[in-house]
Formats: sequence, C-alpha cells, structure tokens
Amino acid sequence: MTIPSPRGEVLSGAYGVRKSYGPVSALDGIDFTVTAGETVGLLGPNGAGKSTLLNLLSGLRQPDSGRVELFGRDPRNPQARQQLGTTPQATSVPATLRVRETVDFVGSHYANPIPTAELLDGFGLGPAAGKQCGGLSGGQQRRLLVALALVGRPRLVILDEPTTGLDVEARENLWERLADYRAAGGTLLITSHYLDEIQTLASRVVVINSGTVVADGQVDEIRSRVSVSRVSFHTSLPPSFFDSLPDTVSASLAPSGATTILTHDADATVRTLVRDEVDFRGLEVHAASLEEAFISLTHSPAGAGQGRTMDRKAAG
Ligand SMILES: Nc1ncnc2c1ncn2[C@@H]1O[C@H](COP(=O)(O)OP(=O)(O)OP(=O)(O)O)[C@@H](O)[C@H]1O
Repeated sequence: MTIPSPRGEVLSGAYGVRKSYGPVSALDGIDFTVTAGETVGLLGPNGAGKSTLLNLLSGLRQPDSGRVELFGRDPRNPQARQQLGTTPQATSVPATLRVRETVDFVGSHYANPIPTAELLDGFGLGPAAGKQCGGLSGGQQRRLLVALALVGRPRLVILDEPTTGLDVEARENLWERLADYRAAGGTLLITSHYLDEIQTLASRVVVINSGTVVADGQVDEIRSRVSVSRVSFHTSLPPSFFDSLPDTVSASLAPSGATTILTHDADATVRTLVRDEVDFRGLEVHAASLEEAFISLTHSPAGAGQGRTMDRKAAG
C-alpha cells in the first residue's frame, strides 16, 4: 500500500482557534498544523483541549473564532473528509452488524478500500469476522474502530486515545499496524495518555495545556528543551520532604521504593542533599524521559521556595 503525500504539504491546520463550552474555555487561540508524512503525538493533561482540537480538525465541531482546515477545505465539507480516517474518543460499533459486514459497509464509501479479510487479519480480528460487533470484547471493539479508520487508505488518520483499555499484546499489534500505515506514506495525529506510545510512534510531539500549545518539536528536542533531570535515591524521608528543594519540579516515590526528584538543576539538588546531611543511598542521576519532560511542561514547580534549604532536624 502506498499513500501519495508530498512532504511538507499541510494536511490539516487550526489557526488562531478559540472554542468554549459555555463558560469553559477549551481552546484559547491555538495554532497547529499537521504536514504530510508526520506522526504527531498530541499530549496534554486531562482537560487540556486535545479532544476538542481533534473534533474541530475532523469536522465534528466548529470553532467560535479562528479558522480550521482539512485538505485546504472546511473540515465539515464531506469532500475534505474523504481522505480522513478517524476514531473519536467516544464512539461505538454497531451492535447487531457482523464484523465483516461493518468493514464492508465502511469500506464501500471509499474508492480503493483495503480488502476486508486482509484488514481484519492484520488487526487480529480474522477469527471474529462472523461475530456481531456487540459481542466483541472491549479491546476487540477498540481494534475494530481503528481498523475502520484505516480501511479507506486515508491520507490522514486522527486517533483519540486509540489504545486505552487494550492489553499489552493488543497495543503492540496496533502500534505495528500504525507503523505500517506510516511507512506506506500515511500521516498520523494521535493523542494518548501512554507516553511510551507517543515516544514509540511519533516523530513530533505537541504539548497543549489550557487550550494553547506549550511545546512543539521532535521527541528528543522536547526532552532536551525542558532540561529536566531525574535524581533518585533511597531514603527514609517522605517524598513531600523534598518538594521545597530549589529547582524541583516534583518529588515522588517510584515503584522500586526509590525517591525520585525531577529537577531543573541536578547538580544543585545533589549539593543540597549533601550540604543538609540528608540520609540517602544509591544515588542516581539520569536525563528525563519524555513523560518527565511532559510533567515539567504542564505542572507548576512543586518547590515554591526557590533557594530554601531543608530542615536539618527533619533530615537528621
Ligand atoms: N461537551 C462539552 N461540554 C462542556 N464542557 C466540555 C465539553 N467537552 C469538553 N469540555 C471541557 O473543555 C475542556 C477541554 O476538554 P477536552 O475534552 O478537549 O480535553 P482533553 O485534553 O481531551 O481531556 P482528556 O485528556 O481528559 O480527554 C475541559 O475543561 C472539558 O471539561
């Protein structure tokens, strides 16, 4: 399968877009484009405006002000949506149609659909082809919805949290199908709460918070731009004790039992620990993961008291 998509062509964009639901502002003058060949991971905390943006780009809602385009047209124009495959967050399969019939039906709307058997096999749904969709497990339904987004060989696929609720194997299978789609020349815009998913799939990451873009770049670039380090060690003190360290973004307890401090200045953190005679062992310092970079971009610093030292009594 090859999907023609000249590199650099803008497939979809939002320009100065605002959208409110009554008194709640979901998007606050956002500017965002997706160009051909990219896999863009859209990240943001709950309520950041991700689904609203995807719904505008795919023509399910319209902006209060600003402009939204899909293939150079208004996304509500059915012609613009001919080349779009999408799985909105809140969507469901037709309960009484069989899986095979559902794929046939959706595929019949496109000029050159992927053959039903090939698509179902690819998504591990071959054995379920004769089942009614309502009888599929939640994970199978989720996979079917993503398969339906791909059936028409769209030039752009927009997926809102496609792997939520899937087990590890099903998630990895879906990643493979999305990687195939990308390798064939497809363009992907995806939201996810799984940072490893974005790290695996996306070439570019856009972080939104409170309806505006707070970071936009390659995965590695975003990681390095926020210059956050992870300092971890074992201690008898609670993580909250370290919140007030200078340059601290957050302090928490890892599943391993290690206290983990995300900090903008690992050297200063370590110096303070030593100077204040904190009881620690097994100290390690690492560059931040994408997840940690994301936390630092969307959380206000935990340590309100920049430059404070720790309470020696508590430390001792
Ligand atoms: N239909 C609606 N009616 C009222 N408020 C809404 C509606 N849809 C979204 N909102 C509000 O708009 C803001 C943005 O929501 P949106 O669903 O776009 O965020 P999100 O980043 O997708 O969040 P999540 O990660 O939880 O899915 C939130 O404050 C949300 O409560």
